[in-house]
Amino acid sequence: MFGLMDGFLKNDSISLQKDILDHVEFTVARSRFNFDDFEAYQALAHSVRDRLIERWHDTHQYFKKKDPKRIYFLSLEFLMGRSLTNSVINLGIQDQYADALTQLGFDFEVLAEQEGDAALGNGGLARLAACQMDSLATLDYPAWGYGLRYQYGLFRQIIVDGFQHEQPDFWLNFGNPWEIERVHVSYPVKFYGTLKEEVLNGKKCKIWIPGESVEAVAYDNPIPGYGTRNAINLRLWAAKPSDQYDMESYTTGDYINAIVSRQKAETISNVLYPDDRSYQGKELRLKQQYFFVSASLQDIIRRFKDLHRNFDEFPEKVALQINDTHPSISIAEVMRMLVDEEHLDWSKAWDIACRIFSVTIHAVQPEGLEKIPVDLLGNVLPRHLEIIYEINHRLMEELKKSFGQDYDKLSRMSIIEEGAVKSIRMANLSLACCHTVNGVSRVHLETLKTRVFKDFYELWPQKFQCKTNGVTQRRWIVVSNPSLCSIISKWLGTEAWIRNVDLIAGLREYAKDPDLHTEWKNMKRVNKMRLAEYIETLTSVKVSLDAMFDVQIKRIHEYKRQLLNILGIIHRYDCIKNMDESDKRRVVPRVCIIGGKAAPGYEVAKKIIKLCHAVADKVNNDPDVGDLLKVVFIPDYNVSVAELVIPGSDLSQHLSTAGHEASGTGCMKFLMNGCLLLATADGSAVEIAEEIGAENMFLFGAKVDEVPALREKGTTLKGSLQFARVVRMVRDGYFGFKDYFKSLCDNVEDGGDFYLLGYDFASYLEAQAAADRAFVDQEKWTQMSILSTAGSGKFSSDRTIEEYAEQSWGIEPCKCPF
Ligand SMILES: CCc1ccc([C@H](C)CC(=O)N[C@@H]2O[C@H](CO)[C@@H](O)[C@H](O)[C@H]2O)cc1
Repeated sequence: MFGLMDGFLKNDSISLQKDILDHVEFTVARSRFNFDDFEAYQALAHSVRDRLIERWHDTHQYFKKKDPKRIYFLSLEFLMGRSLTNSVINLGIQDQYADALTQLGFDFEVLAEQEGDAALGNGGLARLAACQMDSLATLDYPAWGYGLRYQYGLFRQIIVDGFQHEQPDFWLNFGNPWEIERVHVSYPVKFYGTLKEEVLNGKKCKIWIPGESVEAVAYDNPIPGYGTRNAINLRLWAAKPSDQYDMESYTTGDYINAIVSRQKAETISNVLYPDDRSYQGKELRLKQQYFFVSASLQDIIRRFKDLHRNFDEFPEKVALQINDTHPSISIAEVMRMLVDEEHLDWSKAWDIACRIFSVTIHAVQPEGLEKIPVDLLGNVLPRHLEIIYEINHRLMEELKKSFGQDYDKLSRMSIIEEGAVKSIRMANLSLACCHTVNGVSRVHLETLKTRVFKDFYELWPQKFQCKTNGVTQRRWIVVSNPSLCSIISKWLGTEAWIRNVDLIAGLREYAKDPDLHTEWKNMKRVNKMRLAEYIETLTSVKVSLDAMFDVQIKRIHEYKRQLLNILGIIHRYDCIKNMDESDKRRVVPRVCIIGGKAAPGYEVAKKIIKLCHAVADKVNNDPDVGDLLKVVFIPDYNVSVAELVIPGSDLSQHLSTAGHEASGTGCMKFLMNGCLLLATADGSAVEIAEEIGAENMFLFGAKVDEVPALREKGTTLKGSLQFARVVRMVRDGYFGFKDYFKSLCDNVEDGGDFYLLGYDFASYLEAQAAADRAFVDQEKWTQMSILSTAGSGKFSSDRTIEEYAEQSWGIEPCKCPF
């Protein structure tokens, strides 16, 4: 019965029909007798939004009444994707809506396709934040997400002649029904300016006279939990010109300038940085980080002060989670607010900061850690630089007590990095303050302890915790794979697994059951058909459903080794070309699907995308090969494309050089959908093998602890003959663009091969051959597929969030009763 009577809004089909038509007329402002699919979608979305708002209000009224300790999740990126289907499923009224639309002559699925993705993030870190918001809501935790409302999300990837081109993603073009503009929730955010000292009631204190002020306006995005009344809030800030400026210029009649400077203010939250590699220490990036941090902290402290006077209680009521070091300027901002504005003394303020902050690191390589040039920080945020110097001074004093004059260690642990460009190490600032430092997989945490943050681990081992990533089964099974969802509920005899995914292990006892096998294979075939249609529409390549759908979809990076996949495809193609008809009859047909965006300035990654297209053109048009091998690059990979591709995949590839993928979360989504994994023993793949049994996946390649030594060997490391042959084919222009691909070949030969493609090639081909052998035995394969789903419970973001809540944040669920 849950969902029928929401609050005041009724959820029976008739009421829904009425509400939708009312929104057509009064929100979309189209006649209720003549509106198209997009307008129907907008009206539908607004009717769902009404029900989200109702729950949002009840939840926040209840939080206000109970005043529980809250968790504030600060992230510069949230990759939300589409909201419609997920919202109606979490509200528990999907069937009612499907019926209401049918009555109105529309198909829910068709309207759902009208929605664009909210792509306010780059990749893993950003999508993880979105999955975690869904779990925080579903588990009834009193949580808030804070981020930036970019006008332009992650660029759209357009492929022209095999080359990636970026197009701006103006996703707000037709408005956004899933957000509520809170014009009254706005805060001034200051930049630049100077500092002066003043004596206030006998105490010397610093006054920051800012040079510029921008207004931060809140946009609220209700996040509904599944199977609960709770709906929490994702508050995204947009920059608006603050009006204090204009008066000045108006008097001088210099109107245009006024408008231009007003425009400038808005640029802060305009565009998402599309590069998930290193940090270029850009001024706008720093201003984005401080802008959302300052607005969020003003909002958090305002909410605390509504009910509390004494900041001693602050750590009892507030936990602050920073998603990687991107929001770590918040540490200096909390110190500035507590010392300069609340007039707490330094050590009190620092004690509070150390009790409220925790950080999760998502990078593995030290060079991936963020550093901000001192000059830049000193110019944009002069008071914060001063505060960070003070924090570092006190840290160095403390370290000297433990390590005496060990200057190497002191300089490694210093927040200030001397050198050509004097910089602030935001990771060291985070480690000095945060009570918990999380790794995102067990292997990753080991690397942080033994390599990246070795000195800090030896000093504060208790701070280092593992929170292996997870993904939400609501979006990655219930929303994206409804036929699998009903099979699981049928065989488990309950839907309770959707809120308590450990129950999914109950499928294990049926792993050999022929009836389940039949249903399972049929489910996979239905999803493969949908994917095949999508591929044909997009690329006009016809693919056979009997082939193995072999998928690698993720951001394009050298360390993720899409190039290894492509060289493996060239090897497979070359083998088929040299086969006689009888041999060809034993080939397991493959459709190799690759998808992912390359950071705009990442030339090597862009060359890999082009090579993939060049190989596809050759292979897909070679009559000798026919349906035995097809290569498809899926353009503009995003959350919605993932929801279509993952359920239709047989095999997924996770090829990172061991020690380079902090965790990986795509692999978890494939696992939940019964897609077998071919992977290196890196990141979360190691824990997946423990959960499902290594015999149910295809592991290959050098291990994490072998890689450093192998790299030492460098030049002596010879790739296999097959490896040399396929690289030779590319180098000789077999796929054209000889000169353009030369550097790709140079990178993996002559002792370069930093990512060990040559070394791992032989075992990679063996793993691929093992996958072929397994696929031929469809009952064996289906059993492995069922055991994959059955063993995926650990990799739910519900488990991850429960660990954060208990081991790091110290928060309790606060379930809205009515
Ligand atoms: C622009 C700078 C920048 C740099 C790094 C990043 C992210 C940290 C990169 C990222 O998404 N890392 C991935 O995080 C996932 C979630 O924890 C992990 O599963 C992946 O292994 C990790 O690569 C974003 C933006």
